[in-house]
Amino acid sequence: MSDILAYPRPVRAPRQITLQGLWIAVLGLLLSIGALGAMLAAPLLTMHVFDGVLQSRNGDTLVALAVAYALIVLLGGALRYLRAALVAAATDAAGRQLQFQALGASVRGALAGDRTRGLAALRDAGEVRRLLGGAVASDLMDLLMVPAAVGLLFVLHPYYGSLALLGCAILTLLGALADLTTRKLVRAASNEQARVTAALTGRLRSRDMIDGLGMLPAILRRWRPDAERSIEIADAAQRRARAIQELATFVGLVLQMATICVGIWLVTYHHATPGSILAATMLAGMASSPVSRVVATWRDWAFGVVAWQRLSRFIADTATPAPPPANPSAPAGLSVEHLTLRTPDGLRSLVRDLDLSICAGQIIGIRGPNGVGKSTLLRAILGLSLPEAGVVRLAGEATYALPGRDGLAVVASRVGYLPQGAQLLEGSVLDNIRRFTDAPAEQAVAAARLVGAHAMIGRLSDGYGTPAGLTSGLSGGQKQMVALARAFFGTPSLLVLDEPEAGLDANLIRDLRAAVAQAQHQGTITLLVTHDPAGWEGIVSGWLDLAADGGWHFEAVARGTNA
Ligand SMILES: Nc1ncnc2c1ncn2[C@@H]1O[C@H](COP(=O)(O)OP(=O)(O)OP(=O)(O)O)[C@@H](O)[C@H]1O
Repeated sequence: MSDILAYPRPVRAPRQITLQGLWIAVLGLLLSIGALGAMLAAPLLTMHVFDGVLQSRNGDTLVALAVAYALIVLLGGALRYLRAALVAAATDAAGRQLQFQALGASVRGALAGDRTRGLAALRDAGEVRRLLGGAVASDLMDLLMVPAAVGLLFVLHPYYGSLALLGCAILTLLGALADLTTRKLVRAASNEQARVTAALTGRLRSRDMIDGLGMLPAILRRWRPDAERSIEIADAAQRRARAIQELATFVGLVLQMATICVGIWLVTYHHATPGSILAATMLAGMASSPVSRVVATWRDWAFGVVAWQRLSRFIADTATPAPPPANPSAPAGLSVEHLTLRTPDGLRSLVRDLDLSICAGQIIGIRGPNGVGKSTLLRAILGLSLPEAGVVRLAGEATYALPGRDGLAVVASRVGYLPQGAQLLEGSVLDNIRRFTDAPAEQAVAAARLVGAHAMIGRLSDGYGTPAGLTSGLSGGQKQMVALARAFFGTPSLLVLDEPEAGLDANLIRDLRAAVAQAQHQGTITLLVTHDPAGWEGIVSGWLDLAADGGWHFEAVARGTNA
């Protein structure tokens, strides 16, 4: 029982620092230091040319210094290029991984009944990828330049150093001010944008219904004030960020002018050489520009960070829960142990403490009034949603662990599922039946024959190559038949059918019942929800009745099923 009590407990998505990531960081740092050295050498050489060569008027020295200057600048450029390539490769890989994680989380979120947050997560992943793909990592590495340039300025003269230090401190304060004054606004704007877009996407999903009932103008009218509010908040954050950005540019200019003035004063009183003015101006620019760049792109950073935090939360919320350990002594069939379910929003209790043990080859019919929790029970049995308590095992293994183990191939070979409303995906009829695998077409045809869909598919414009999915021209009943063939594909050991007769004519319902009976002979366990129990009499091995108060009653009909 202890594993049942401990289950389910969501685990957080692991955050690992890989050896490869560490190598990339070290290499990026070394390249940055190399480029930094080359860039810092340039002002010093300039100073040397100005002070030494102009006074001595030695042409050979000038040529040698010019060549050295060119080499240093080339070396700095090459190192920066290499660093940019390395950073781009690393951030591209990280961005792709993040996109895949977001996609996985979106699918898990959708399975748990939350599609809109999944769509927002995909957009957030795009935002973070855009940020990573920009100059963010390079800008961060360029911050190394600040202490190095300020240090050199102190070597030239403490006045130069102090001035640069003051300038950088003011720029950093401006960055902090930007963060303080707009952080809340940026967070609110980003969250509001995500919410408004998700709400509209959710409402626009049922295209036919919206068009059919002429609801589009009303939906857009409702959406508009929310959208305008979110744009207003984003604009306010933008205005503040821009003002601070302008101020940062101004501080950078003042720093350069002040450096020249201090230089002239130092030269006048023989504390420094004229060349030092040039070198100091260049170094002051090098010290302040990385800080200015970070302040200038701060708004992108802030939006990216909010998107990243929201995405991390979503990934953690939808992380695959730690499965309970396999139970080798559990019966070979399907066992439902102390299963308690709630509605997806967690507000209402549905089935309570359900215990069932179903052997291979048994067919269990599930009955109950609308909204009692039949579909929710099927989804929990398949491991698609988390129960409040309890566990469902197929051959000793928690069904919740199935999708996470070997990818979907494991589930595809063991489970057949017909959800309510068919839910075909964009792709051909053949692709849908064979679940987008490369399985031989004959297997898909066999499944279609079994459920009586083969003749109907043959009459379609392009047979098995006919497009299915939302935009297809298949009728509701045709979609249901393709979805049934998909459920029966590959002789699953567990077949879960949610109102399989929906939309089928009398002949097809007869074929369906024959298919279920045939699967029974192959040892398949079938669970089916039906509102027409009379039609399944003589086929089912037992009935599970669900009551509105969470109670349940199991009645074996044939070949004794233990409850
Ligand atoms: N996304 C959701 N958020 C909140 N409650 C939900 C959600 N989806 C379903 N429910 C509630 O969960 C309960 C069980 O739904 P479920 O679809 O399992 O019922 P059902 O017995 O299959 O109904 P029907 O026979 O009408 O198909 C219902 O009362 C429904 O209102």
